[in-house]
Amino acid sequence: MSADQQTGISAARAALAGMAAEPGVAKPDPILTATGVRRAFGGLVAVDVEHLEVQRGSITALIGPNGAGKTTYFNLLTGFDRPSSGEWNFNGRKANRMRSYQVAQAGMVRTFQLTKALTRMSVMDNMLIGASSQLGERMWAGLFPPLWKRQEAANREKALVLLERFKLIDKREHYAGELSGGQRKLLEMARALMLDPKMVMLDEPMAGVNPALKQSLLEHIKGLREEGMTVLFVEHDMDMVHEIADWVAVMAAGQLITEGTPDQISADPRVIDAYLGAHHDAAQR
Ligand SMILES: Nc1ncnc2c1ncn2[C@@H]1O[C@H](COP(=O)(O)OP(=O)(O)OP(=O)(O)O)[C@@H](O)[C@H]1O
Repeated sequence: MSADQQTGISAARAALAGMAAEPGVAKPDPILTATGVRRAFGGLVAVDVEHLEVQRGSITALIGPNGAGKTTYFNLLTGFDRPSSGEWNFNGRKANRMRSYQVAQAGMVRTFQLTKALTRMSVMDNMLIGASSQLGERMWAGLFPPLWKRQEAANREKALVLLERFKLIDKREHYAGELSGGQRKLLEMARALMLDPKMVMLDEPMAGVNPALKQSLLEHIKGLREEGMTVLFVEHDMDMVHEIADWVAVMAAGQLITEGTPDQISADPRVIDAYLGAHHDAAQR
């Protein structure tokens, strides 16, 4: 066991210690580097992030008030939306012209909330869809049936292992809609892992999760980092951010306003302003 493991500090947190807490700061070993990413909807500039680097092997939180542009930024980076301008590299490859399934194949996989259609499918079928949907339908249609069958058998095997790990194995034939809020989040995470990602993007992993399951979800997320994955997650729950994030990036009104360790961020008056605005000042007086 390394000294860092003994003290409970992740290698990523140690690598990021002492870095300047400023937007766009360069990281020692970035897996994702994005520059000039901008997205406007008509006259509204939803995202305008000059530069962001995500450290390989870290758990990085993306926080900010409602409407800050976090989900739009996620959608852009993962190829589910197109930017007005911007370039980014993922794991050494230019990714801004890739389609969503190509981004997933390159190793950057995002979770999706269970849509209505998915709640009407079994947990196992959700897992199997996880293996195929982000890879692109055309690719599947082009495969020969024997190859496809072999692939499906391998996918089932993989799904069973993941369902066991996420304690959903007994639910595999149940409709996904029967799962509790926390179990849905576990399924979303398990489904993303069907694609063997290098980086997992989690959109509000704690939303709608009861306190009893929160700790288990936190441990699962730390487990991804222990396996060498990078995690970028959007979250409003600051307790969770404090507990697991190595690094925090803060967005407000489409822009990256600051970055830093959880301690640096929670003491930053700009962050307090962005979240609480004038109410906070009033409360202090
Ligand atoms: N498809 C769209 N068409 C028009 N406006 C959009 C679209 N998607 C997002 N927006 C707008 O872009 C801005 C950023 O939205 P976004 O959902 O990315 O914010 P967010 O930080 O994820 O917020 P939340 O924390 O509430 O999920 C908002 O003003 C939103 O209304």
